Amino acid sequence: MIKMLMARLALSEQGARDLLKGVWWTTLLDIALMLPVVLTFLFLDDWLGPVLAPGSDTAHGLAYYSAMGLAFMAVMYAIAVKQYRSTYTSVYGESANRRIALAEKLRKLPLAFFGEKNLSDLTATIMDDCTDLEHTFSHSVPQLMASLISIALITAGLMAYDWRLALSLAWVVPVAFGVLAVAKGQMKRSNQTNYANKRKVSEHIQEGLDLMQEIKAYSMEKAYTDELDRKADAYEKAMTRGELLLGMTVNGAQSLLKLGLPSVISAGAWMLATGRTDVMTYLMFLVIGSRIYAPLNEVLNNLAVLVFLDVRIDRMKEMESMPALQGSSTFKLANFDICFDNVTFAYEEGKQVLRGVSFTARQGETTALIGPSGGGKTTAAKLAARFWDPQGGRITLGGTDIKTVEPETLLKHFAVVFQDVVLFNATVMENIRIGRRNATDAEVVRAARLARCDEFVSRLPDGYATVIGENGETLSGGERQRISIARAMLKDAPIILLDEATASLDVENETMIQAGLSELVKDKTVIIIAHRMRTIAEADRIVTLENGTITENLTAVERGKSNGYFARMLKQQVTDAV
Ligand SMILES: Nc1ncnc2c1ncn2[C@@H]1O[C@H](COP(=O)(O)OP(=O)(O)OP(=O)(O)O)[C@@H](O)[C@H]1O
Repeated sequence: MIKMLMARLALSEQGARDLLKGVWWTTLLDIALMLPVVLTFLFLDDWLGPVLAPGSDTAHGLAYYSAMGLAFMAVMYAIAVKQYRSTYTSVYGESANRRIALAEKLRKLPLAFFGEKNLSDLTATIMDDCTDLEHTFSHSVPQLMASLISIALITAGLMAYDWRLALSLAWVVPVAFGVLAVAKGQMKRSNQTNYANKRKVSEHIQEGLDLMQEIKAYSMEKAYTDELDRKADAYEKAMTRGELLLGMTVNGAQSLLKLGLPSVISAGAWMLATGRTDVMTYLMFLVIGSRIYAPLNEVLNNLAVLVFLDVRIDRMKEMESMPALQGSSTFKLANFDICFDNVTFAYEEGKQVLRGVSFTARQGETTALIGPSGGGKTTAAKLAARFWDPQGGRITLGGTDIKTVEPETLLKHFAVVFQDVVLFNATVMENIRIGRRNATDAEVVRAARLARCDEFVSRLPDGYATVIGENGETLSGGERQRISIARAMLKDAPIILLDEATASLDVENETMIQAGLSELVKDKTVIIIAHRMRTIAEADRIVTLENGTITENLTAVERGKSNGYFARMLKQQVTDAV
């Protein structure tokens, strides 16, 4: 049972156990809620006795029934408290663990996952799906299971008492569930359509917020809002259709359940009239019939979340089953040479980005990756840091295949500056300290000076304590890049990847920063990607990547003999300078 629940509802073992515990207490509560009915029945039995059988007397007075009523209330209260604790507390615990597990999983997924996945869908899975599952597992699932169990138990008890009246009361349950089963497929499809439409609207809004500058600059406001209207309309229509279907199904099933009472009234009246039952049994069935389906009716009001449960669980399972990048967190390195051995890689099937790439970036040397735009330079640098795994060949670090190294452990050896700098909405100091969490303020300031941040930071209102806005929006491109370089300098890792790290800087600043970088790169493995001759002038090795293949691999001595891309680049820049 536990295993079945774990597989079916994507629960942990503890979660499945807690759910069962919740179901048990909810069943008990459903049965306990019948206690007032039992009390009413006992009272009627006792007090109607003298009316039905003249000469007999009532057994107990009002005080007795009041005391019994209070005792029943105390029992119901105690069970309700226990049920609340067992269901809600454990569900929220499971939900917290689920979110943490998802976050852990995300940390270990290859970047390819984030490229393929729609980010707003991902956010929805983590936030909305978790919240909805939390709600469904705390309210609807235990209540549904408990209602079915308590109805089955009570019906079994009634059957033993009088099977004919019990049947006349219980036949409505399978019929109501038949209606639900018929409509379930349709509702699921309608739910999926609704979700897809909702996602289109939220993506469009998100895109609008991201591209507000472009929308205004190219006067696209009308086109943008027209498209948003169209998507919102489609969502509204699908939603209305879905609500109609849901309403018809829920009301249909609830009306069928309501037929249980008239059914038992008529069957009981006939049996009473024909002497097949007595008044007290008839009364008991009437009183129970008025209460028995109340919990199930409650569950039907939440039918939509139950129908959509499968879809949410499938999405959760899809994320949980994504193959994470594995590897050992302890490994021995002979040195920090990075060696590409016949590496092939494609982001999408059939679109080869790297084809049989082989070169070595040695420790103590600066290796420049050059080549035309789209040639695969950034891809190669990211593969070296195991942002993705290559499909063919292998990449080694100090003789160890990086596929066998846990990505986070591997990245501890890398300091990376990419073209697309990402900054946090925090102070300059905090943004630089990301390079090394335990760095002192003095160490941060030293790195900032080497990266030429000092000059613009001194102009900020609070210096290093100035908050720089979302992704550093209050800074220029060059200033953002300098913060990113300062981070790398602070990290002081044995391998440095610089992807167009100084592209947004003017000549003067680039020259100064390069002086700082040359201090940083001593004895390290440096891979530098640049389009400007000046940036790679000091490189020990030039590797040219054109259309995913290596067309040149030149040492400092050999570069003069180039008659390929490097020679053309050199010539072009000389011409430009003139
Ligand atoms: N995340 C991605 N998903 C799919 N394709 C990608 C992705 N990143 C890059 N590409 C494609 O891979 C190819 C190589 O890109 P890459 O960024 O490695 O080239 P590059 O040589 O660094 O270019 P540039 O000099 O313009 O930065 C390009 O055709 C690019 O469109």
